Amino acid sequence: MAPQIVAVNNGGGDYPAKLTKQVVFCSLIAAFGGLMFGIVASKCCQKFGRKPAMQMAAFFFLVGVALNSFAVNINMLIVGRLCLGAGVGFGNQAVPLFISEIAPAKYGGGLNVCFQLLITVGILIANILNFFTSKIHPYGWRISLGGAAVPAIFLGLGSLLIVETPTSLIERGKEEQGLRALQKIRGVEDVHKEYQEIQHAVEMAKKVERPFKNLWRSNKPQLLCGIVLQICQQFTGINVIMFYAPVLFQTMGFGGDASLISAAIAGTINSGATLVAVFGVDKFGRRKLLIQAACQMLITQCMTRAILSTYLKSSNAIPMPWPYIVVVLICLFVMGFAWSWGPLGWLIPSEIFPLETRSAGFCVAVFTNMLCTFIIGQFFLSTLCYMRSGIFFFFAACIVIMGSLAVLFLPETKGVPIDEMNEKVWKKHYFWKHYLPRDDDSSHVTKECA
Ligand SMILES: OC[C@H]1O[C@](O)(CO)[C@@H](O)[C@@H]1O
Repeated sequence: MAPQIVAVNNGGGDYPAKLTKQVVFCSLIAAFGGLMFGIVASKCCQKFGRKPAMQMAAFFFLVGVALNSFAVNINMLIVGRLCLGAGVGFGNQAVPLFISEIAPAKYGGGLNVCFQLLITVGILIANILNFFTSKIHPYGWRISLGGAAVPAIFLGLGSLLIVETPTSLIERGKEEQGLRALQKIRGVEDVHKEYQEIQHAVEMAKKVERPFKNLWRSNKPQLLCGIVLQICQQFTGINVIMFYAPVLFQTMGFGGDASLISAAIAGTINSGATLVAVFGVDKFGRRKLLIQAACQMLITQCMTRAILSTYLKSSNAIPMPWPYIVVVLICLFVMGFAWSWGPLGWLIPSEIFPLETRSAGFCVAVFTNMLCTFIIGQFFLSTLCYMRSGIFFFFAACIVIMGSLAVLFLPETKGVPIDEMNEKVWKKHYFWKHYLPRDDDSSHVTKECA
């Protein structure tokens, strides 16, 4: 995730002006790469395991970093961004799955949120790095882009140290290793009950011939919730803030440095508030956080729009103290996102699917996320020219819709073991239970098993 920010923030800095548009395009190429490689990553996760998928992510990141930081022409930047996107595709697929499969149910939510926490830390470090490298001419941007090698090396080395998930080992016929891995991660010898549950889930999964096809047939509720959550996460407008915060702050009259500092403050709040989710998600539950944050984000979006539209009409800069108030509002917006839709957009899709469609279902969710990131990044600037500050109303309307959807349709999954979701959550939900196949309907399994 972080590299997207690196390139965009450098867009107006060291590159010649005529390249700026191409640089923004380059940054979106990463989202496109993530989109394309997400499907390959899903297959890799299933066939070879979560660990090799992480190693692939690290490999693609390093190739992308090398191409980008030593780029001598735009084509190297484009191919480099594509590789970074592939890394994002593999990482986004493997890491949340890995975490949800090794985490005990009690702490599953909090541990999973660490994924988003590290994304936000990455963004923050990238913003701070940009602040300093923007002063190093003429190759500061090369250092910025090269900085992405550090997390890639951590990911690569880290993936050599971890154990493969018991689920993935058992799924690939390595029962003995799966048992040992489970004993190792739980730290006890007696893991019989959990081992049997995983084995049962794997047996059920093996009966399913085509997981992608089965998604719609057997897991409509989970699929719809997974997709809609990702659309909602991106249509909060978070990446407008993440990608363009320095530009927005400059428009309000802050100088270049002040704008980057304000963006770094928003980034710090992003990471800090994600910590609230790490501890809060298994305590308050998913729904409460999502609904509370929707209200907070709605109010801050509307107030930002009101201030911008009042003052930007009459002059090019906003009089004091309004720019500071806008910074505070944006920080409150980011805060709301960071303890709710940001992390839960990943957590919920990683825990709601049964094993047989988990990797495929999560793949569709990741695909949707990257697609929406791409769409928003691609169209934001032209939409901004057309709608001006009205763009904040557009996102406010999206937040009203997503808040309502969460109230009406999203079941609570707090504390439910990942392999018991179907029985305990979906089959009991007032609305979704009508959209699950009946227990006697075996059309979704292979002929020989049916
Ligand atoms: O923290 C903000 C970041 O989080 C994401 O939504 C991913 O979960 C990114 O698209 C965004 O840049």
